[in-house]
Amino acid sequence: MIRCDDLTLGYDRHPAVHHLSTVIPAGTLLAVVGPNGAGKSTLLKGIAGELRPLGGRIALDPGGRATLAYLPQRGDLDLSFPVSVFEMVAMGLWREIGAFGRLTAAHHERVRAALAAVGLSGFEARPLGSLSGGQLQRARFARLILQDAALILLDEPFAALDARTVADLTRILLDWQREGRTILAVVHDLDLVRRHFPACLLLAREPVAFGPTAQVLTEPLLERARALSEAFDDSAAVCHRAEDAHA
Ligand SMILES: Nc1ncnc2c1ncn2[C@@H]1O[C@H](COP(=O)(O)OP(=O)(O)OP(=O)(O)O)[C@@H](O)[C@H]1O
Repeated sequence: MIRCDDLTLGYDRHPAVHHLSTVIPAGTLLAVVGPNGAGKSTLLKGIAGELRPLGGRIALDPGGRATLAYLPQRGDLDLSFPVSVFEMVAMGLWREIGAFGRLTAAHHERVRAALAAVGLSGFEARPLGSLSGGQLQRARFARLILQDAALILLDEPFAALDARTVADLTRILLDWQREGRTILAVVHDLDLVRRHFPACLLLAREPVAFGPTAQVLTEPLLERARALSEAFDDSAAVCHRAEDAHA
């Protein structure tokens, strides 16, 4: 479903992810892990099409980006904007109905079902800005449910949430996996990754390991990721291997 060939992603020609070559099969539930600054968010942005590769390429299955949902780290919502929980969650239907389309009774029912699935029944009329952090993340998941995407990219979906919320949202992730969707999630809690994610990509600007979680999250590989990350020169001007590839 996702194929990266010698992919380099970065900002202003400064590489943040180096030379990643990997194939992530459709239906994979993959945790993207690594130290701070390892390039995890950058990789998701690249796959989502928000960042053009500095080198190499990313290929998605036909229709890939058309059926992609991307949940960036929190901060993508303007909470001062006067919008209700119902209205925000209903935005997940925009591909179906267009920006100015009218919601049918069936659409209303689907929004209510998505809210029920994330435990937010009864919150329909609440202003978005009045939700707690955990409730807001539940609402963002409800919107994702309605997007009905084949490929779902989640950037730190469980950060700063209590155990109950993490457990509820993890259940939704596992439902998506059972439905055959491909899911990539940036996760810092390695115990959670070990419990629920069959596959793992360990990044430290470059890929350190990719494969079954038990084989990736080993102490030597984690130590290698830490060492690589600490040794990385953030001010390196350009990616010379990318330069070579373009020469
Ligand atoms: N918009 C940007 N402009 C310039 N540099 C950026 C930008 N976004 C990220 N970077 C840099 O790219 C590198 C990788 O950042 P990224 O956010 O992808 O890491 P991460 O693995 O998601 O980190 P964390 O776990 O801390 O969220 C970092 O050095 C970061 O400072």
